[in-house]
Amino acid sequence: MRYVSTRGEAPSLDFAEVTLAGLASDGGLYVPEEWPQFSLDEIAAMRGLPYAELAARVMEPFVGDSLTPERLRALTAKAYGRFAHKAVTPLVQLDEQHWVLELFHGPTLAFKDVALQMLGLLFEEFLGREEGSLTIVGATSGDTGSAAIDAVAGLDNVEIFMLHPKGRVSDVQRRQMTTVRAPNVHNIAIDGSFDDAQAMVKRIFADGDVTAKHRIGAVNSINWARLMAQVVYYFAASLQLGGPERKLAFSVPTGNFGDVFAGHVAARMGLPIERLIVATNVNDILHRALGQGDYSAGTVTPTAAPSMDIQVSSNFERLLFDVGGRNGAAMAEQMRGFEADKAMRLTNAQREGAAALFTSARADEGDTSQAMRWAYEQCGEMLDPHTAIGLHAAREAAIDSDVPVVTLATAHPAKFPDAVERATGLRPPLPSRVGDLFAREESFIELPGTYEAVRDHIMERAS
Ligand SMILES: Cc1ncc(COP(=O)(O)O)c(C=O)c1O
Ligand SMILES: N[C@@H](CCOP(=O)(O)O)C(=O)O
Repeated sequence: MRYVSTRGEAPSLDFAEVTLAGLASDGGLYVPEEWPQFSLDEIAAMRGLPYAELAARVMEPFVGDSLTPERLRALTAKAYGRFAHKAVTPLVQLDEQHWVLELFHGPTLAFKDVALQMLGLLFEEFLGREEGSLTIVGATSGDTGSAAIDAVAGLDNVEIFMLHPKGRVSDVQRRQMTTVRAPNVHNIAIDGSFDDAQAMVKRIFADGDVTAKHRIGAVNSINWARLMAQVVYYFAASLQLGGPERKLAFSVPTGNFGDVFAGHVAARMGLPIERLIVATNVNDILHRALGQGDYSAGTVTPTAAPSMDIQVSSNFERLLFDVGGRNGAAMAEQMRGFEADKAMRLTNAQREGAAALFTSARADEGDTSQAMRWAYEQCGEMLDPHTAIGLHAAREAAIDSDVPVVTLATAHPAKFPDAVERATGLRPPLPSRVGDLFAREESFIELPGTYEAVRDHIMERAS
């Protein structure tokens, strides 16, 4: 399997190379040159497999000859062995039509663990082969940060610098990052938004002064391996609810468009999916883009779902490339326009290509609270605000009543206790696996939201 950049200029890479490279050298994102296909019979044969084996089957065509089948299985067994639920991503039924897919049973209580536990092992595996090292620079609106830190803390050949927007993540999210004491972990709180942090990360990859000294790596969904691992749970959910013979719709709380893009990949691979519902909060650039073709970023509004307070949605580029004719030169030009103006129009091909599978809905703060209340009072389920946005969108979307609608439960409610308590009157307790989070000492540095301040800090500290 080879990977090509959405902007057409960077060299094509194999899986091991793409995992270590992160962002393409032309500023684009890597995607597989072609989508691997499973027949319906091949998908049906995966029914009943343990999650780690299912993961290996789904990942195998993407990994190609970068890992032997035995080695891939050893890694999936280790990655998913750390989850607190035997099913790894269990389904819970809410009513006749609605289900939630609980993706928060990993060590840091959000869906990011499903991919990052695997990515940490892949880094170790591929770096070990060449005795290389990696300086990871990541941006987080709250959940990627802790999941990535958990996955790489203590590794000898990996160092991680994680940027979060100061004051814009929950206390639990911040502490899950800043209380990890390992010499290779560096937390940075910047003045600004997640979008500012993500832009700095992408700029670092293109900064010759930095890359001359350090091999920069990515843990964000910039990194193809993240998305590959997220494809697996679409198969897992479908197989449990009658797939592949029966189609499902998925509602996905969306910010950076990685999770829902993984659903698009599952559909490209042959998994029958009726609809992918892109659920946004009031930071609704994706809702406007999918509805009206208007991809224009405003300022970010802080909400009760801070991990989705994103206006520049990195992986949308992958979708536009894939449904818009896979023309790297045209994509590069379109993205240059967006980078200059913070706005662009989708082409007709992009709009029509996306509309074939995607719909969207937007939840304001009232809708989010109401969805949390509905789930708790009517179904006895406590949801976090991000999942509640997904559930709101799932109930708004006009999906035929005989099609099950699965909302991705992207975080444990205990990560956002204030918002959950405001909506339901109950404060969710932290699961014991996060330990004495509020007793541990925090360590992070605060920096102004300028690229130079962040780059200089990384250059001074990186070994
Ligand atoms: C809890 C939670 N829900 C939803 C999202 C949005 O996911 P994505 O960025 O893949 O669209 C995020 C952040 O990525 C998140 O942390
Ligand atoms: N919501 C995310 C934002 C980063 O998204 P990623 O999927 O690109 O890592 C977070 O929690 O940090």
